[in-house]
Amino acid sequence: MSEPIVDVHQLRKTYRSLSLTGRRRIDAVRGVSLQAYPGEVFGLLGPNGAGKTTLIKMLLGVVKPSGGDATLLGQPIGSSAARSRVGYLPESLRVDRHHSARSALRYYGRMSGMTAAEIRAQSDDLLKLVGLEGRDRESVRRFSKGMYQRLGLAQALLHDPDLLVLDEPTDGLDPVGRNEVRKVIDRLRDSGKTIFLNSHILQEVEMVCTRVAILAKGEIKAIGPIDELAHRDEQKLIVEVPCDGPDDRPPDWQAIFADGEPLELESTQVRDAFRLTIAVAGQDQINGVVDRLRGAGRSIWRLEVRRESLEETFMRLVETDTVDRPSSETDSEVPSAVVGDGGQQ
Ligand SMILES: Nc1ncnc2c1ncn2[C@@H]1O[C@H](COP(=O)(O)OP(=O)(O)OP(=O)(O)O)[C@@H](O)[C@H]1O
Repeated sequence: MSEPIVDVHQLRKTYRSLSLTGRRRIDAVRGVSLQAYPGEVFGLLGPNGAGKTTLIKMLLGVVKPSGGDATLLGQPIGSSAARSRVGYLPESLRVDRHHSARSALRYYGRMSGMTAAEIRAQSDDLLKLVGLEGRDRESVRRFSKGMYQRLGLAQALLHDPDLLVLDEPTDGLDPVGRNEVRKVIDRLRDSGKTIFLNSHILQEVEMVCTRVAILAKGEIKAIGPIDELAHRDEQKLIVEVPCDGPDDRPPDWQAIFADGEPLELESTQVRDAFRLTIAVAGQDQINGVVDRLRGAGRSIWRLEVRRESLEETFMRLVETDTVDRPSSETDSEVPSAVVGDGGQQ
């Protein structure tokens, strides 16, 4: 496998601050390790307060880690060599309202040290890529949130970075805006860019990401391709077999399935059918259930195999972890409101 573009080992961040009740310590990121490889769209998924933005800010060198280490494109995080090859779209990009898309790109290009000719050479292609060609000389005042966000993507791509870091790229957008941004991300993925994005919108992540890490309370709860995060061994088979009306008594299902392993099953009656929900471990077991029902002379009206959705995986992994409970300390020798960051937050 090729070298990781994002390589994180045991990264930690503890914020310390003073409040009326004493010194507060928040372990925002607690020993996170992950790798993202060339050409991946890697999604960092987690509820509010999970530590996603803190992790991204550490990768970008904006927040100083309390421990652990990480590299971007083989360069230590925070180094100018790493920063120069990364494009960043912050959660809320601010573009002065007097700008047009084109003049905003000129402004951001100049800020990152590009020449006027370099900016011109990139702008046409980028405006086309993000679907703003033809609207590029209008004031951004007239832009929808989706257009604004696509301008943000063009800004992040201006210096042709190898890695694109997107902080909640579709947050606050309507379905049309989300779809437009998604299309740009798809195009970027097809062009081979590596993208590291963070989101708390499951459907978003499910649609655009090739691999995902689920973060809760500063810890990675699961990591892998979306298909593999769901419990494969916890498939549910839903079978409906007809019955003789609402007063029909259910048969002894375990007796029907007796020559196999006892099955973990629930039976309910839905109008004129019994609905069985059976935990199954694979295709052989599904075949066995069908064979035995047919052997017992039962018709099958409906058969559905359900695997855990990303939403169910997410809830299973984070539901006890969504409430942020910062620990308190009573140390009174705290010299400033925020300490331990070497001046960076
Ligand atoms: N500068 C800071 N000082 C003190 N605590 C902070 C600071 N920044 C973040 N935190 C705390 O760290 C924890 C993680 O915050 P972070 O913003 O990284 O989470 P997040 O997953 O990005 O959440 P959201 O989806 O709401 O943006 C939270 O408890 C937050 O209150």
